[in-house]
Amino acid sequence: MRPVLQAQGLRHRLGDFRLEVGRLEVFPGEVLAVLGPSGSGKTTLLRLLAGLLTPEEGRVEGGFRAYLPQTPPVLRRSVLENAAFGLRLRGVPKGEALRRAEALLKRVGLEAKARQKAHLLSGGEVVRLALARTLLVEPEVLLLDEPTASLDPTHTAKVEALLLEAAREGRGVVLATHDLFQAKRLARRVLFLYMGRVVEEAPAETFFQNPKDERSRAFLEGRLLL
Ligand SMILES: Nc1ncnc2c1ncn2[C@@H]1O[C@H](COP(=O)(O)OP(=O)(O)OP(=O)(O)O)[C@@H](O)[C@H]1O
Repeated sequence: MRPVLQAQGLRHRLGDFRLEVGRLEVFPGEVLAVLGPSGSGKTTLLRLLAGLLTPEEGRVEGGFRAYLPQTPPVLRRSVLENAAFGLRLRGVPKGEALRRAEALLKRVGLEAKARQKAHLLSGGEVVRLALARTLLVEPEVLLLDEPTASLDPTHTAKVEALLLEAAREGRGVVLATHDLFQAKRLARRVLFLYMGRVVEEAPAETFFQNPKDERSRAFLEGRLLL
């Protein structure tokens, strides 16, 4: 099966921090969880994969990618207009864009806020709005940075269902998360980062049940610091 995203020989420096990733592939229909302690380079990796950072060395190739940052920006417009924004940019007629956006807002539990100004939303609501906006443009690869960190359990479940559905539709989903239970629920594979290096890459079941690297074991047991 052809990957929807591949990276080779990535090297990038941010201040004292160095990220090095030899080879990474994301396949259609899978959720790849990117795990690692705070500061291990998950966001940096996602930004490189999204094309928002240009690596000093190496290359990233793949299809249409959408990146959902930890704190997504919103326009000073209504929630509905924000959700429809990506479609409008792609030339979808206004009526159709708004109709599709409204349907997706319902799925993220924001239908009651559709006419409210988006900048008045709570942090968790903004993330759900941004996820709706991201899903609407039907990317081949979703790059998600801790999308449920500020969500309550009910909305977390809704978002997880949408991510699994996106994978079932054949998209590649790359999910940076600190929620190990979430990674167990969703991921087919795990990439474990430590100090900017991939320490272990394994099927999720193997990683959680029988991690090969001592640092992976320490991380899973809650005793690994950077
Ligand atoms: N623009 C920058 N200049 C200098 N250092 C940076 C910059 N951006 C990030 N860093 C550093 O790079 C390292 C990796 O950051 P990154 O945000 O990728 O980690 P992370 O694994 O996503 O962390 P968290 O789980 O806390 O979100 C951190 O030590 C961070 O302080």
